[in-house]
Amino acid sequence: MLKGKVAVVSGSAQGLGKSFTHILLENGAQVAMLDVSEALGQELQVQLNQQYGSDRTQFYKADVSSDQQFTDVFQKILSKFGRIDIFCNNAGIADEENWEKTVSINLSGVVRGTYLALDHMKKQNGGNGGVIINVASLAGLGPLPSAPIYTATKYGVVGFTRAVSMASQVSGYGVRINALCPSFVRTALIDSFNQKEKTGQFHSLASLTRSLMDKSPMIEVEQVAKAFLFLVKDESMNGAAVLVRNEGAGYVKFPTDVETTPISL
Ligand SMILES: NC(=O)C1=CN([C@@H]2O[C@H](COP(=O)(O)OP(=O)(O)OC[C@H]3O[C@@H](n4cnc5c(N)ncnc54)[C@H](O)[C@@H]3O)[C@@H](O)[C@H]2O)C=CC1
Ligand SMILES: CCCCCC(=O)CC/C=C/C=C/C=C/[C@@H](O)[C@@H](O)CCCC(=O)O
Repeated sequence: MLKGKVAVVSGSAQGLGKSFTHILLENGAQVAMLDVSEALGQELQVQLNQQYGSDRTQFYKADVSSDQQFTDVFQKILSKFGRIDIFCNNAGIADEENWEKTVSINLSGVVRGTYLALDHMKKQNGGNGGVIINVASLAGLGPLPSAPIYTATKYGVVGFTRAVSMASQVSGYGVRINALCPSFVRTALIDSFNQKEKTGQFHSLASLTRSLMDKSPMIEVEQVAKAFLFLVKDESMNGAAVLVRNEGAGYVKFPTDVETTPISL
C-alpha cells in the first residue's frame, strides 16, 4: 500500500499519465497531477474527486518545458501536500517537425523534473528519499526510423536515468530512479506518426512504423501501469529500464562491456 505517500505525475490529464494516477490512487497514495492541458486536467479532477474523494488529488497546469512554471507548481504542490515521495516524469510529445520543442519537453523536461524532485527528496537536504520514474520508450532502446528526434530524446532519458540513478546511490540520497520503456500503447500520442505536421520530412516512413506496430502489437495503458507500480514498489529497482511489450514486461540487461568488431585503421 502507498497510504501516506504523495505522488506527482506529469502529463497526467490523459493516456499513460492518467493510468498511472489511477493505479497510485487505487494503492492509497495522494496524487498531484500536472499537465499543460487545463481543460482535460480539470475534467479528470472532477471524475477522480467523485471516484476517490476530494482530498486525494489536485490538478496543476504547467508546461514541463518551462523552468519557471515547473518550479512554481512544484512549490505549490509542496505547500499543499507537505512532501513528495513518488515523482513520475511522463509528459511527452512526438513532433519531428517542431523538433526543438520535442527535445525541450521529452528530455529537458525530464531532467528538470528529476532535479527538482531529487533536491526535495534527498536525505542530505532533510528529505525522506523516494522514487522517480522517467517514462522513456522502446524507442529509447532501439531506433524508430520515422522519428529520429523522438528516438534521441528517449535514448537520452534512458542514459540520463542510468547515470543519475548511480549518482544518487553513490551519494546516499535514498532516492531510486528508474526508466519505463513501453512499446506502442493505445493513446492519443500514437496518432502522431500519421500526421504530416508532426512527422515532417519523414512522413513517407509511416508505413515502416506501421510494420513495426504489426511486429509489436499495441498494448493498453493498464498493462503499462502495472509495470509502473512494480518500479514504484520494488525497493531493489534502481537504474533499471523496464521494457513493456504485449508479451510481457522485463528489465533490460545492459552489457557491462561494449563488444566491438575490430577494424583496421
Ligand atoms: N503511446 C505510446 O505508444 C508510448 C508513449 N510513451 C511515452 O509515454 C508518455 C505519455 O504518452 P501518452 O500517454 O502516450 O501520450 P498522450 O498524448 O496520451 O498524453 C500526454 C500528456 O502529456 C501532456 N503534455 C504534453 N506536453 C506537455 C508539457 N509540455 N507539459 C506538461 N504536460 C504536457 C499532454 O497534454 C497529455 O495530457 C510520453 O513520454 C510518451 O513519449 C512511451 C512509449 C510508447
Ligand atoms: C511517433 C509515434 C509515437 C511512438 C510512441 C512510442 O514510443 C512507441 C514505441 C516505439 C518504439 C519502437 C521502436 C522500434 C525499435 C526497433 O528498432 C527494434 O529495435 C525493436 C526491437 C523489438 C523488440 O525487441 O521488441
